[in-house]
Amino acid sequence: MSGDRAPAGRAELEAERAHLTYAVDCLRRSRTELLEMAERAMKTSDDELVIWLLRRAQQIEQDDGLPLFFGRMELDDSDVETVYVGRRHVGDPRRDGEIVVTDWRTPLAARFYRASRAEPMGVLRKRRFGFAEDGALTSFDDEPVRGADGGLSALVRAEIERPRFGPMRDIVATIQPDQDEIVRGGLADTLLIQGGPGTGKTAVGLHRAAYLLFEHSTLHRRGVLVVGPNDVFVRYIARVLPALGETDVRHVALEQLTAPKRAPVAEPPEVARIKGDARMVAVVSRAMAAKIGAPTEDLLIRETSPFVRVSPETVADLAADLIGSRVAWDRARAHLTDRLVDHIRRRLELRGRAPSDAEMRRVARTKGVRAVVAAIWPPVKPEQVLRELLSDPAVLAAAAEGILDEAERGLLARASTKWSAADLYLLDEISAHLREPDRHGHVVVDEAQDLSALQLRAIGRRCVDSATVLGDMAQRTTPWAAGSWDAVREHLGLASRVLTLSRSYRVPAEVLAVANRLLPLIAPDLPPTRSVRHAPGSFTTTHVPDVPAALIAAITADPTPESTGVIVRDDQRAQVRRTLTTHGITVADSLDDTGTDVTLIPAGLAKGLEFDHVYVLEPADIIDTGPDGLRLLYIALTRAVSRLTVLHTRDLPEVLTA
Ligand SMILES: Nc1ncnc2c1ncn2[C@@H]1O[C@H](COP(=O)(O)OP(=O)(O)OP(=O)(O)O)[C@@H](O)[C@H]1O
Repeated sequence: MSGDRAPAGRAELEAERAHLTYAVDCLRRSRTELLEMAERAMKTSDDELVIWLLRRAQQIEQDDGLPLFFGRMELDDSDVETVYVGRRHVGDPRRDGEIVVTDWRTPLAARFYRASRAEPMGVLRKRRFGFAEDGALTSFDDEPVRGADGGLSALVRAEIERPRFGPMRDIVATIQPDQDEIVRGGLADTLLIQGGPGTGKTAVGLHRAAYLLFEHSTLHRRGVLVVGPNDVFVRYIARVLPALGETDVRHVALEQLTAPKRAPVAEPPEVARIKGDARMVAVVSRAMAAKIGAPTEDLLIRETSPFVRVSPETVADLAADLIGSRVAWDRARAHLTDRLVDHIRRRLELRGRAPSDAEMRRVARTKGVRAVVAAIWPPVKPEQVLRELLSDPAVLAAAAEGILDEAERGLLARASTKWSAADLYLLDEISAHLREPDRHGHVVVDEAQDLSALQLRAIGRRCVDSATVLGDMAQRTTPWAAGSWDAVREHLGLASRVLTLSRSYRVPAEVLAVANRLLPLIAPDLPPTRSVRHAPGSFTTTHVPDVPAALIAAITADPTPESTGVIVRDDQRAQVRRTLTTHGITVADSLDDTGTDVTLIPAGLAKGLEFDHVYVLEPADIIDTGPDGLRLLYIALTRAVSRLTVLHTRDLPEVLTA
């Protein structure tokens, strides 16, 4: 699979290069044609067409630099015998648009990803291509489909093990069959994906978004939203969709989903747990119901002739089914206004009048009508409702009676005047009573095992069509987590099914075997994840008298072009950082910063990240962090692609020595 091929192989490589040159040429010509068409359309001043043509030409330009195809398949049951698969469609404008490269998202291309010995799907042979940094086609690797053993091809393995730097890459060239089934799940399906470390959940969720956008043009209008646990993570994954040609997808960190500008303050976990609990939904409902009022005086409309008088009882009757329903207040106000106007119109008609629509629109805008509607649903701000609820024991007692016990109510009594992360979602729950939030066609949510009932509800009400919800129950580390996929489904409020990814692409078998020993303690119901790769010698533990000194010695003795992550207990980060920098080792605090010797990550922020070589310092200390200590260790142990080195002075936890 390299350049040193036998003559026949070299000739094939040359033929493949020629096809690449041909594809590049076709794409260039298509672009020129689009620009020429845009110029002609400008003359007829068809603005929409001009914009569309220029946009398409620009998209082609953006793709420059990426290889136009990554795979090829030979088929035995189709008109076309050879199909090249790439990131985008390429046609030959000189041959009526004949297909030169097939978009990876088409049903035909699905065979490239799915064909297997059990189900060859008419595919005789798959070929994958390797490229140099400058985009030159340098190698290929053939995978016979019939009779194949289902193992990884050398090129796929090389792609997985390729050193990592900077943000996450797409996996479009090497999506595996178990992943492809999820990527191509229909738009109507909300999928809850349970997957162990490195099974590709994040990658799969993002590729599914790209697939759905390709399949459903309506989704561009409705929008796709990607929600990640924090800013670091969102920045890490934010380049994947643009690399797949999807530049319009909104990415947000969980804390930004509801209220973009607020920076939340910390609060004790026992308080956060109550605030995120599903029982708070009922507490909020009662607090909102307590805000609903009733008109006390007659509504007198003087703008009509004759005047019309409406009694408070009639208004209450007209509003009866809206009060206490889950119709948002702004909509309920609009409904009641319509009903009042209808009522007034009928009264006028009974007196022989035939009021015009314009007259009735004026009635709808009168002070009297507005006041009577506001008497029922007064203008309130979510912040004001929550402040009262948390600071006035009588208000809380009334709303939480029979729902929260006294101790829980005591914990809620607000100390800080600033909002916490859990408060943001209480505010969102309150806002949802007032008005519907902006919604998106599809929402992708990562690290969903950590979400509270209220966070899941906030996400559920932002979905129009469906969601892809990704997580690993073994990596749950928040105090308010819903706890199970059944609970996730219930709080999300969307019909959904759970699918499992059980093959790890990132973590070598030798490392996963160790991490899996923690599973009975942290997630007894989950089956162990199996790795697709062996990397003998990838896991080592070393007992040392001084962990930072040993780390410095190891890094200095082994300067490597690979990305190196150092994971420590959260409160040790500053100390380790100082020690490393004093010894001339450059340290980054996030993946954005790539030019350093190492990236230093506290165990609490390691979730979702990965490095070629990982050092985990003093695992016993990580376990001692608190109730989530074992889970934090599990996460830390599963961040490595190629090597995991554990340095310790204290005794190794038993699970690591077994
Ligand atoms: N089919 C694939 N081809 C190449 N690389 C892959 C493939 N699937 C996954 N990977 C790589 O494996 C790594 C893990 O993927 P990803 O981060 O999506 O996994 P995850 O399940 O979200 O892991 P974690 O739970 O640990 O966050 C990534 O670097 C990803 O690019």
